[in-house]
Amino acid sequence: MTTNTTPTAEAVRSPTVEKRLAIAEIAAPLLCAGIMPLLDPQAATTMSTFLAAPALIASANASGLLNDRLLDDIPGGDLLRAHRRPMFISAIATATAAATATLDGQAGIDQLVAGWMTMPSLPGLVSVAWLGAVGFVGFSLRRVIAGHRRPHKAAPSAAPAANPVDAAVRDILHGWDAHISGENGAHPGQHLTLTAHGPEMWEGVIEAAPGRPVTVTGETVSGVYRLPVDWISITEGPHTSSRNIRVRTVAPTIEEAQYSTLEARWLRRVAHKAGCMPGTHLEGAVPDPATGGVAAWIVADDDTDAITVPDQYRLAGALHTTTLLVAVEPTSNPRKAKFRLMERSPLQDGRPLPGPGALLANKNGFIQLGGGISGRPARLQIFDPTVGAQHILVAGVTGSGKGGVLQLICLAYHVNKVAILYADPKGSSNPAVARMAAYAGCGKDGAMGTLRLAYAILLHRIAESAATDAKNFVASAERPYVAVPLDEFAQVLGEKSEHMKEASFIVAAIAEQGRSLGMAMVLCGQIMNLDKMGSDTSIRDNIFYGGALVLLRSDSAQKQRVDLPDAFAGIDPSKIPAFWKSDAEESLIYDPTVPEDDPSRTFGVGYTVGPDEQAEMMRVWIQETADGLFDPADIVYPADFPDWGDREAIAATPVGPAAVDYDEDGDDSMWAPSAPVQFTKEPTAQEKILTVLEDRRDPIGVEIGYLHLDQITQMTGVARKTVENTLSRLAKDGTVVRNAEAAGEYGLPLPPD
Ligand SMILES: Nc1ncnc2c1ncn2[C@@H]1O[C@H](COP(=O)(O)OP(=O)(O)OP(=O)(O)O)[C@@H](O)[C@H]1O
Repeated sequence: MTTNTTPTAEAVRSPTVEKRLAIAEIAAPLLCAGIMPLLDPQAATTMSTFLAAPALIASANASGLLNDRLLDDIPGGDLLRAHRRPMFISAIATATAAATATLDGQAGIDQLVAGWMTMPSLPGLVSVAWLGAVGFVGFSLRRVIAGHRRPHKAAPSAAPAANPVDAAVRDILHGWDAHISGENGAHPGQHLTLTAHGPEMWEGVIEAAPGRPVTVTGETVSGVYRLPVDWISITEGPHTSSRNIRVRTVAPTIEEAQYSTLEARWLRRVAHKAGCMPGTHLEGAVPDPATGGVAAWIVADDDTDAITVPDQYRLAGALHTTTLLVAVEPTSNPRKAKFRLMERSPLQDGRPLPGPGALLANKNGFIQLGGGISGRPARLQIFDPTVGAQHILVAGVTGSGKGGVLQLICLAYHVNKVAILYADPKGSSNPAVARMAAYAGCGKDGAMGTLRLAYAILLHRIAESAATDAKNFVASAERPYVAVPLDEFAQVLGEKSEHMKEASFIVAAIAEQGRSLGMAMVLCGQIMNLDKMGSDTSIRDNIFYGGALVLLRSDSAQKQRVDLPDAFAGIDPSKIPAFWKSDAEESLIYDPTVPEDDPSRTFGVGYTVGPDEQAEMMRVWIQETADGLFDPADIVYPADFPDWGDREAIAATPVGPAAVDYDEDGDDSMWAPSAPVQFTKEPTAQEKILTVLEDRRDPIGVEIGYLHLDQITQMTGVARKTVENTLSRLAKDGTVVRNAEAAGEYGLPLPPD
């Protein structure tokens, strides 16, 4: 976008300042003649000496000793240049009056003022000359005093100033003076200095009295110049008693309108102090063909350290749009983020799954689950070749598309040769997944069966890796990754579940130990109080904070239940509407004819985050059913598990806390692990972090012992992302404190005195 302005040859100031100077020039000789004879000789001499300084400046200015370059650089230089002649003559007349009063007192002044009556005579000639000089100053400045014209001359070095520009500049300044900065204006004393002017817009600086803020608003300027308010932008100025102003004077082209009005709207509605992104502005707006809207950079103002990720809901409200049509994507530069204001969301139609091959994982275990709003692939890690399996949480309310996501994830497991053990407490939630699974348990008891089988495989792998002293898990056809999707997890993990203790025990065990043994938990359901799932925090730490998340539309209570990891900053999945309809279309009255699976539902829309990326709104592939996309003859089994033949017996044998009750019943006909393994509970990520910080604690409690994130990661052996997320959560609840002087350092707070 071009600005279409050129800097004015000189910063053009408000007529009020010039009017005051003109009054001073006219009044100086008269005041001098009136006051000086009343002073005692000593004071009169002092005053004459004092008056020599302005007289000298006026003489130097009139004789051209003050060149244009100097005048351009000094404050008020433009006025000195414009007032060369009247100022000089005023100085001579003032000096004459001062000298006469000092030498001859009142008699001399009387002669100066009334000597013309004695004509022809020498005093009469002097009197006529003095009165003529005073009259000339008044005459030459009459228009300035009347507020109609200013005797401004452009600097000779400046581009030739065409008269229409002068006239336009004058109109702008007079309009400002009369209606804004003048005594009867809307903001008295808030003067405008024009810095650039062109046929399509002008720019300037508004200055208030020292220490006072500028309060002129776009609305006031719009009213004064009769221009739409969207054409006016007022931004932070060079100091706190100033603001920059930019005013379009002709209608922008359609393209420009889209951008410049957006930039102005941003400043007015989003970037102000109480707005949702204060201290920011938009740059480089371009049309976004994918959305029919605009994409731009959000940039921090000079006096803002970093942009804050806004609440999507507030931002959508500020820009008068919906949460589905606005997107902010942070970048690795804390001062910049990508912004998109859409006419139509590219997610609305969704993209059909190109085929099962599209779900093949890359070498780091990432699959493409769908497409992001920016057009980037929405990626999800299903395993990590360096650290093992990856736990996953798919969260969302009924109808948000969890089932669809789980189906896609399981299809990805299938094509990537991962064995699936499916637990479906509700029964028939996802028949296609059940058909892809090596083992599927339906209903609550069936789901517990799957979990017990998974636990048996875990125990086997623990024993095996202890025996072989294996460190990293390497997947193979003989020892594949095993994924344990638990659908509607609250059905067995929730507080009301009769299986809660046993299910929590198994899920926590897989969450803690499974990763390095190639076993992943996939929880699917509504986010509930993760702290309350099981007896410890391992599910929350290892799956929610340490795993991969797919957050679909949630209910509004979600935010209170759990702090989202940092990569999801500013995101509130409860603000994803159920339908694509805009507010304008939304009916007040419930329409029972809208079917549940209406194609305009937002199923599959949510957020996921790739490695070191920020969460972006995305939609998973559109694929009604995975049936027909997998090969039933190619289902992977955990071939390394020697007791697979006993799987039904294993599934029927309670374990962990439930095993105690069961043994008391005395029925020992069921399966028992072939090599009994003592399952020792690993400390959670949080416990490990707190232990290393405790060790670092100052024994005498005088100073906080800080450790850097990198050190904590190294000392605990916990994944860095988990360390970051856990520390940020602990810092929020006050369990740890951040070092204000060194970024990335944490310690335990000092004990109270
Ligand atoms: N990826 C997808 N592709 C095509 N259609 C989908 C997809 N995901 C969901 N749907 C459609 O949306 C409907 C609701 O989705 P789904 O059953 O997956 O939601 P849910 O969150 O699992 O709900 P519930 O908890 O009630 O089972 C499905 O019946 C299906 O028609």
